[in-house]
Amino acid sequence: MSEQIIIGAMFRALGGYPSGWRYPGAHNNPRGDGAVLRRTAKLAEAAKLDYLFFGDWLATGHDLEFRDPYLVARIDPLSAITYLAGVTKRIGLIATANTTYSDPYALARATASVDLLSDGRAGLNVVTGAEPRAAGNHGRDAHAPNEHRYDQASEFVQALRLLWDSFEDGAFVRDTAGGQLLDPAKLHRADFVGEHVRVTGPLNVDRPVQGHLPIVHAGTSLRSRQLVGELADVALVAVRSLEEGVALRTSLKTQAVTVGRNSDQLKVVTPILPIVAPTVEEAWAIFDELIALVPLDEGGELEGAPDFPAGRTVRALSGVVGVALGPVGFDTAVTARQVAKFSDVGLQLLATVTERTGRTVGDADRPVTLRHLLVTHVVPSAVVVGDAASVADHFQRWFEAGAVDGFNVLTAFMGEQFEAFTSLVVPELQRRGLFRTEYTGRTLREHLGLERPQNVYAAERERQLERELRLEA
Ligand SMILES: Cc1cc2nc3c(=O)[nH]c(=O)nc-3n(C[C@H](O)[C@H](O)[C@H](O)COP(=O)(O)O)c2cc1C
Repeated sequence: MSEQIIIGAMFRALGGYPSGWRYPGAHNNPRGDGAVLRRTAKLAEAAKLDYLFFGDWLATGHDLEFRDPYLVARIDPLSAITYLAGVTKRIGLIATANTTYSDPYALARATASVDLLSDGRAGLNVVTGAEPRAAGNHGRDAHAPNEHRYDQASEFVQALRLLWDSFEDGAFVRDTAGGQLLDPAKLHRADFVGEHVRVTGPLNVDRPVQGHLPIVHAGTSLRSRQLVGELADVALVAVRSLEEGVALRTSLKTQAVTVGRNSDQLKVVTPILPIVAPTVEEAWAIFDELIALVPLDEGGELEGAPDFPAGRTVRALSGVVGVALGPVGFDTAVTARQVAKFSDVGLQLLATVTERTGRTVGDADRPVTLRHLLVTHVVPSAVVVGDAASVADHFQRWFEAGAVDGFNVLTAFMGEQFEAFTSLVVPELQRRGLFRTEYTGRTLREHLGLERPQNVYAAERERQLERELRLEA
């Protein structure tokens, strides 16, 4: 296990909680994302976070407003990290690219360039895509099936690494007197020919500072997990419980070992959405407000919109908890009699509401209402609500149990909640000796405890030399 927790900030300008953009004073105008990006990057670097992380989604639509409003309009992730390479000095910068719809040569160029521009702080999260509309946006007839997408992703990452190795370290001899710039023996074509990916190379960008950018992979299927074991440096996984996290992290690391990798060179991180304030009660109040702002089907004109998600009704909730609840309003308190007949899913929902809000059935001051249950059901975020100590407890418990090597921290809304996380939770983790107080490394690989890979061609030449020496001996 890494000796300290990895902490990255998953940047979502309009907030990581679907109603975050509605919270009083929250950032809610995509036109101003640049300013929020700059401010967040400076705060994140001052807090000594490992990296800023930018997801990607290759389509938009009104339907996203209700589920993932931050996806409706956002700055392209590669543009964001290229820009931040000039605005920051130490923090890592990870962009997401979709291998189903990208070109390996173009992506190798762009990512090697950011790594050189940032002195080795770039990372690449590869996804295969969950958005069928991306196909139309890229001139395809349909979104490829899972198997095809992952076969392509595996070839894509192999081609990327060969392209990044085009120039060996030291390929540029820069002999000004003799007039030789380059040692041609240290410039290599990739000549990669796969079923889905073909590229000749060489790449016309020098080798990245990190050799290869750290490859992150976020996915959910079995093929996704195979890709992690085979090729990823960091796995970004969503799990529902600490126990599930321990099992998955163990399985992914075991998978890496079976393909001959050092399991310590595979890090596992999971998203978390802290809602934090100086006191637990203040954090509860923030979360109460966010819950109240999640649009449910209350019969207004908004709820009648064609893109309004189905299933945000009392009737739908009745189906989830297994008890007829209506027809009543969403702010009706749940009764003990109803709970006695709840399904397992209903009981799990209730336990989650109580854990996050301190509300209990029968408590007149802080009752559990149908709204709390339904919002918890329709918003599947890994929310943790509390003060610095209780949120840090969660980080520490998951880390020390071996469920994760770290977290991708989402922020409910920008920028107050990000400031709260960096000013309250980070110092508490530092006080506990669980997180760095200074950057000791210069590159993203060094922050994450990942070795710098040898150039594949230089390694092959060394092996060839050893074979020849053995023959001579
Ligand atoms: C925590 C997490 C974050 C993800 N972020 C993205 C993203 O930014 N863009 C994307 O296209 N897919 C993202 N994905 C991956 C999609 O969910 C994945 O492509 C989808 O599940 C389909 O892949 P699968 O066939 O492996 O399930 C993410 C997955 C997880 C678990």
